[in-house]
Amino acid sequence: MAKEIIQVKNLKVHYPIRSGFWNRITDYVRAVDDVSITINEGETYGLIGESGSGKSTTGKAIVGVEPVTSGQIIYQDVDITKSSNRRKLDYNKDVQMIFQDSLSSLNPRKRIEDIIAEPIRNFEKLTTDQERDRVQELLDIVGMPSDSIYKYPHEFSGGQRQRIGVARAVATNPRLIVADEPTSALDLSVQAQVLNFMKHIQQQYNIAYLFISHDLGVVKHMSENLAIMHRGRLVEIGSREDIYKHPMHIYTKRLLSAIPLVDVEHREEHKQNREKVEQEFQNDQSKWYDKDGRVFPLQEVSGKHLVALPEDEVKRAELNEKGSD
Ligand SMILES: Nc1ncnc2c1ncn2[C@@H]1O[C@H](COP(=O)(O)OP(=O)(O)OP(=O)(O)O)[C@@H](O)[C@H]1O
Repeated sequence: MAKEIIQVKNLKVHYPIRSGFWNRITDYVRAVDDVSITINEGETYGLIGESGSGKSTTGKAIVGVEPVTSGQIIYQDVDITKSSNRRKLDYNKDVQMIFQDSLSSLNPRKRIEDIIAEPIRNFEKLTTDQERDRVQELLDIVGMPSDSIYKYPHEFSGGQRQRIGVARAVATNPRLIVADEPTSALDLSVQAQVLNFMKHIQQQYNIAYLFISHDLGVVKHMSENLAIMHRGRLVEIGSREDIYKHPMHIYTKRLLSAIPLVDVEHREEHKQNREKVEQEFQNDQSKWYDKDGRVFPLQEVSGKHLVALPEDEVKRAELNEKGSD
C-alpha cells in the first residue's frame, strides 16, 4: 500500500479585509477553506483550479511560508504548522518549492552557482570544492551544461531557468516538491520537455510532487491523484480515472471541457459538449453552491472519489453516469 508523506487536514487560510475609518476587520478572504488532501510518497498529486481558487496559498501553507489560520499539516506524525516542529524535523530541507515565474524567483544578481548552492549551505557544511561538485552534479541531472555556474538567470531561456529552479529545489534531496504552475509560462513544446524531466527526476529520487496547475490538460499524464479547487474549497477529489473519465462536479467538467482538442475530427463534438456543460452550470446554481455562494462539503461517491454536492445530487449524478455508460 502507498505510504503517506503528508496529510493536510481541514486547512484554512483566511485573510482579513479591513475597511472604514478605524480600519477594522469587516470580513475575510477565505483563500483556503477547509482543504484536506493526502499525498503519498513518490506520487504526483495534482491540485487544479482557476486563478484565485486558492491553489498557491495551499502550496505555500504546505511549504510553511504562509501562516495557517487553522487546520493541520501532518508530516512524520507531527503537525508542522508550528514552526518549531518544522525546525526539529528538517522539514525545510525535505519540502521544497518550484515557482511559475523562474525569472523573479531566481535572484537576478546571483550567479547560478550561488543560486543552486544556497539551499545546500543552509543545511550542510561543505568545502568550496565539494559544493562546486555538488552544483555541477545537479546541473548535470537537469541537463544543463557545466559552464552555467558562471552565468546569471537572465542569460537563459524560460525552459532552462525552470530546469535551474528544479536543480535548486532538488539540491537538498527533498521528499516533496510543491511545483506551482512550473510550466505555465513556457511554450507548449518546452512544457513537455520540462514535464518529462520532472517525471524522470521523480522516478530517480522518489520525490513526491504537489503539482499545481489551472489546466487539467497539463497534469493528465503526470498525476496519479487529483484535487479540484474552487472558491477556496475542494469540489472533487479522485484518482486520474475518477477525474478524467467520471467527473461529477460541474466545475471539474468545465475545466475538462476547456482543454483544447488537438484532434480535428472531434472538434465539433468537443464544442457541443462545452456548450452543454456551460448550459448545465447556468441552469441551476443552487445545485453547486449553498445559499452563501459557497461550495458544499465533500461527499463520498466511491472509495477515494469525493465530490462537493448535496447528497441527493450525488445520487442523481451517479444515476446519470450509469445511464450514459
Ligand atoms: N496576502 C494576501 N492577502 C489577501 N488576500 C490574498 C493574499 N494572498 C492571496 N489572497 C487571495 O486569496 C485568493 C486565493 O489566491 P491564490 O494565489 O492562492 O489563488 P491561485 O488559485 O493560486 O491563483 P493564481 O493561479 O492566480 O495564483 C485570491 O482571492 C487572492 O486574491
